[in-house]
Amino acid sequence: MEVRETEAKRDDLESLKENGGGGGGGGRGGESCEHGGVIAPPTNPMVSALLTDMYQISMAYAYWKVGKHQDRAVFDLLYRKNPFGGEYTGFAGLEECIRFAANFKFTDDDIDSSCFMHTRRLQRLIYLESLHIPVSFVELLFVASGLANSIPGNLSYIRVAQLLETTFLTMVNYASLVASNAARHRRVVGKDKMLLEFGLRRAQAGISAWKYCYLGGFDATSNVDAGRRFGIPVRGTHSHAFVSAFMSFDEITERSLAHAKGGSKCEDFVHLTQSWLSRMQESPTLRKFFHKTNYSELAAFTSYALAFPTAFQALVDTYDVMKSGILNFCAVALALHELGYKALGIRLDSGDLSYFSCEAWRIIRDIEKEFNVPGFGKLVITASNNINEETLDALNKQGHEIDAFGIGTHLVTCFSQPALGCVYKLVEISGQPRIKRSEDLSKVTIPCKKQAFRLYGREGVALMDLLIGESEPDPKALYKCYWTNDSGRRTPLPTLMELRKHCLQQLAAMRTDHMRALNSTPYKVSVSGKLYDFIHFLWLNEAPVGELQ
Ligand SMILES: Nc1ncnc2c1ncn2[C@@H]1O[C@H](COP(=O)(O)OP(=O)(O)OP(=O)(O)O)[C@@H](O)[C@H]1O
Ligand SMILES: O=P(O)(O)OC[C@H]1O[C@H](OP(=O)(O)OP(=O)(O)O)[C@H](O)[C@@H]1O
Ligand SMILES: O=C(O)c1cccnc1
Ligand SMILES: [Mg+2]
Repeated sequence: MEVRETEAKRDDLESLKENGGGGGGGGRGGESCEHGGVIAPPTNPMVSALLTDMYQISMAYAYWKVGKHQDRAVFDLLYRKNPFGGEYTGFAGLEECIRFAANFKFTDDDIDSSCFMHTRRLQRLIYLESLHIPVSFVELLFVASGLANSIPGNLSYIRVAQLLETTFLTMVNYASLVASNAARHRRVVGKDKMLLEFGLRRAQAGISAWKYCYLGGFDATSNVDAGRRFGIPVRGTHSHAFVSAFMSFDEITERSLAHAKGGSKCEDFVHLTQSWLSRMQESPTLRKFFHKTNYSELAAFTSYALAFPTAFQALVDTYDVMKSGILNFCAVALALHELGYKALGIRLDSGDLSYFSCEAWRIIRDIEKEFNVPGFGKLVITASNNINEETLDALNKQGHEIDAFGIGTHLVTCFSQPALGCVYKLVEISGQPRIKRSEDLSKVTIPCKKQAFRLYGREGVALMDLLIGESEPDPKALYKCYWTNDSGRRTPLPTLMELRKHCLQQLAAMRTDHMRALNSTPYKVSVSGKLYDFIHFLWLNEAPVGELQ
């Protein structure tokens, strides 16, 4: 019996995923990066060539000044420590980097608006003076970067590759951090629960959180623009304001509701909900719960049901969850049921979420039996209120009846670790390997252009990642090359849905001890023997003091 009930709830959850709540509906499927062979600019219009640290421009100038600006450079973009005390990171942000690189140029406007002057000549002089850079160099940046799409290899010249560092890092660091955060929440909650991203009101970050939370395993967002822009399903309930806005039944002037299957019409749905509340109050099993339900709350729920009879959800904690919210919700849900509709569920936004979800579920089941309304109990219980990974874990341990979690603050602000430390390091120039020495071994760079591979065991579990030199023979590739400026190679980028599937598959293939939240086993990343010997050789070569004999 328990199993069947759970399955019934699962079915209903699926229908919530498909149909949405009061504000449901998916988007138009996301914007494509490439149109007719032309790669679109970054999604965020604030991303321009000037969105960088000044020292990049200073270095690019210095390379040019000494005639080194056309040296071919290879940089590694890497992080040294996984976030949130874990042993994995979801890499995200590549598409934005490709959009940026493919369209990289200093526009007239970039240069003009840098100095707020009226004539361009004067602007440039003032701008350059403030940066200690001569006019001729900015002319060069301006012209050469403008040709980035037409001069093969331009981006790999050190002066341009250097200019990309900060912008690449800003586009990868937060994206990867928030995708990893989402993946961690997904992992704790399990794959059957629905996760709703509610973070728009709390986010410091521009427009990227929603995309990467979805990629990391969330099912939907409350942000309507994310639905339009990326095709992420949009879901929502209503807020406390809607409940507080009603004071009495008199405020409801339009009271009729058609029967779900057509035909007869209920002329006074308000009266119908009131009469169901009275019937509940008189029932021997439910009488014990009744003390003083709040009528203005019932007026609010009734109004919401009149607006959304096929997708009625109610926030039940404005006054008192047990004494009012759940009972009022059930009265409206029973009235809807009488007219052939099926209510969607409730949202809990305060108090002990484990206790209230179990109690709510118990009352709902009692009602199903008491009034002989089979299927009435197939309701979705959504919980929100400052939820994070630890809360999800605690709730799992305590037991609960929650089907969907709305998570905002802790998800999008990455509350438990606000930044990921991705860096961008030179590893090769003009075909020569470069190494950055450090007393801190984790900060030593691995020289040369490399390839990375993920090695799987027989059971399909990831064993380790392997780095080898570019010219060493391939095992099976972990990452694909999607875009190069010089060869014009353009593999179509996966869609957000494909990326999300890939992300979840990769996480599922990890050994559980790498994934656990506390004291996880480090996941190994190795280099080939040849690359190791080479690092060692360079390390000694670049050492200021030779080995003791
Ligand atoms: N069973 C539970 N186990 C662990 N944490 C829980 C449980 N239920 C709720 N929480 C968390 O405990 C915190 C309770 O929040 P808080 O102390 O602000 O109380 P509140 O119920 O929100 O109060 P208010 O009625 O003022 O909104 C939230 O972060 C919530 O996610
Ligand atoms: O708690 P989060 O994980 O950030 O999820 C988003 C929160 O936003 C809403 O609250 P609202 O802004 O209305 O404020 P309140 O519930 O704290 O009063 C909603 O009720 C959630 O509690
Ligand atoms: O739709 C909701 O319930 C919602 C949306 C944003 C923030 N909190 C709740
Ligand atoms: Mg809240």
